[in-house]
Parts: sequence; structure tokens; C-alpha cells
Amino acid sequence: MKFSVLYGTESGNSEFIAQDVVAHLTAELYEAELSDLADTDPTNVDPDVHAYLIVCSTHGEGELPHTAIPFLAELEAKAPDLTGVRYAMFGLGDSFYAETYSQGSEIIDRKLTELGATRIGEYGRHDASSIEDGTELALAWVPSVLADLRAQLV
Ligand SMILES: Cc1cc2nc3c(=O)[nH]c(=O)nc-3n(C[C@H](O)[C@H](O)[C@H](O)COP(=O)(O)O)c2cc1C
Repeated sequence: MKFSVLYGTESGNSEFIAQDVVAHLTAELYEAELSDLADTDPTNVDPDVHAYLIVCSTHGEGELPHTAIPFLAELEAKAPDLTGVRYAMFGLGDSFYAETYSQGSEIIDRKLTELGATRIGEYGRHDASSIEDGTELALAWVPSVLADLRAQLV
């Protein structure tokens, strides 16, 4: 199975976690490619990719991190039909920002769903105010994504 792991980041945490997810998937003998959302054209869906795994933080007041902004802008401008596209979401945030906790990834999540894509797996989250390690949580989230994907492919 082939995965595209995309990250949206402001200060690198999402990129580090996405790198670890790619390393994990590759070690499990899956094909996995890492890309910044800033370098990803959402109108150019790869038909060989079984699922897109998106790791995205929150900045400003519940807004997108800067590398996710052009990706959302393309989705809004071109409104591609994403029917048949599967994605999974892992959001980074900080519950210190109680009103806007983890809302950055939710902006992308809402838009992808609106355009017809299907979210698989649990909605993963990492809270920077917790003592939990982001990579450990992400690697614990991946099996829920794989299980949903396998169930959809049979
Ligand atoms: C200036 C600033 C604003 C932030 N705003 C929010 C926010 O509104 N909601 C939230 O859940 N987290 C917020 N965060 C926390 C980040 O999402 C969190 O630190 C995350 O791990 C950063 O990941 P990144 O390095 O991939 O961007 C903010 C962090 C900073 C530095």
C-alpha cells in the first residue's frame, strides 16, 4: 500500500512527527512519501496513493500554520472533486489555547470532507501542554488508519 504523508507546520513539530510516521510506515514495508502541504497540489491526486495522512498544527488564534495556507487556498479556489480520496488527520495544538484548541487541522479536515474526501481512522491529536510525546501518539494513531483502510479495501 502507498501513503502520502503531508505536514502543515509553523515551527517544525508537525514535520518531525510526519517524518517519524513515514519512517514507521517504511519500516513496516509500506510505501510512504513525505511532503510539505506547501508543496502539495490538491488538484493533482495520485491515483496510486491509498491514503493521505495529514499532520497539521494550529497557529494564530485557531488558524492554519503557514505551510498549510497555500494548500487551503488552492482547495478554496479550485474546489476539486475529491470523491474517492481517503485521508487521515493528526492535529497538533495546545490546550492552553482553550477556545481554539487544535482548530488548525480542523479547517483542512472540514474542507476536505466538503469536497468529497473521506476521513479514515481516528482523529489523532497532540496537546503541547500534555506530557505526551507527539510521535508516540502518532504511531499509536497509525493502526486505526490502517485498520479502516484495510476494511475499505476488502
Ligand atoms: C503563536 C502561537 C499561537 C498558537 N495558537 C494556537 C491555537 O490557537 N490553538 C492551539 O491549539 N494551539 C496553538 N498553538 C500551539 C501549536 O499548535 C503547537 O505548539 C504545535 O505543537 C506547533 O506545531 P508546529 O511546530 O508544527 O507548528 C500556538 C502556538 C504558537 C507559538
